[in-house]
Amino acid sequence: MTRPLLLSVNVDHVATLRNARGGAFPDPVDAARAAIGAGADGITVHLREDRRHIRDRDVERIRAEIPAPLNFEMAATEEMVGIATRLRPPACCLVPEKRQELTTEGGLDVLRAGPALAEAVRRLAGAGIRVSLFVEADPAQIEAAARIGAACVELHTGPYAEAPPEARGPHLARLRAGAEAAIAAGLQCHAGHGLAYDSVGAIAAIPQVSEVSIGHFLIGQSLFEGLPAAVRRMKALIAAART
Ligand SMILES: CC(=O)[C@@H](O)[C@H](O)COP(=O)(O)O
Ligand SMILES: NCC(=O)COP(=O)(O)O
Repeated sequence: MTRPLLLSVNVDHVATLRNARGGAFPDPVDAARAAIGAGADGITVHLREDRRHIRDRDVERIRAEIPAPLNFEMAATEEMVGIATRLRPPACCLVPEKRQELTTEGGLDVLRAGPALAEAVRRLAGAGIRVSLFVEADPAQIEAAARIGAACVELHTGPYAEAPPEARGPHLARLRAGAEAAIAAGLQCHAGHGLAYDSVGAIAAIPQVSEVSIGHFLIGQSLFEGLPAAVRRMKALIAAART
């Protein structure tokens, strides 16, 4: 049976643009509203430790004002676990974070993470939050995610999406195997990072993947066609690949 594939729109980079001028415009909460109005199934934000784009108040407002599931991306730190257990989003995705990186550079090393990661998963799950771990499509990492109590993994699609189309085959094969490993381990399987119109179809065609989160491309593309149109086009590409 083919699972439905949900699209969660990441609005981080609306906040990047807002913060460039220090005011309130453009508002990531308005962008979230527009994305949901255009058919997105949920909203993703990554509250980075340095607050370079999304800020605490944005997350609070999205929780209060947007009637759609929030996927809250965060590092597995004491501060972030505290925020998540206070706001109780339906879903959290734990990601590795480096202060100097421009964006997330790889998946969590769950195998070598030590007890702090497992403890963060335990506390978040105990607050009723579905916990996902952002990992490479490596069966050993995926099985380790299941062992420490995650409900879900998000497979890192960056290397696939950033490769030239003719070089994507091996990346895609790894992602397909990773999706099979996730389901075999009893996990839900999501995918994300760097996806765009030209790369989403092959991911949407992996039947085990039940959600994709897409941000940077959609927010950039909205300059040319508007956010609602970009979300509708992405949803149409996903639907076409899924049938
Ligand atoms: C986990 C992931 O791939 C993305 O959500 C990424 O963390 C986005 O972070 P930036 O929006 O800061 O690039
Ligand atoms: N989890 C991936 C995400 O939220 C969006 O990543 P990107 O499309 O901004 O690269």
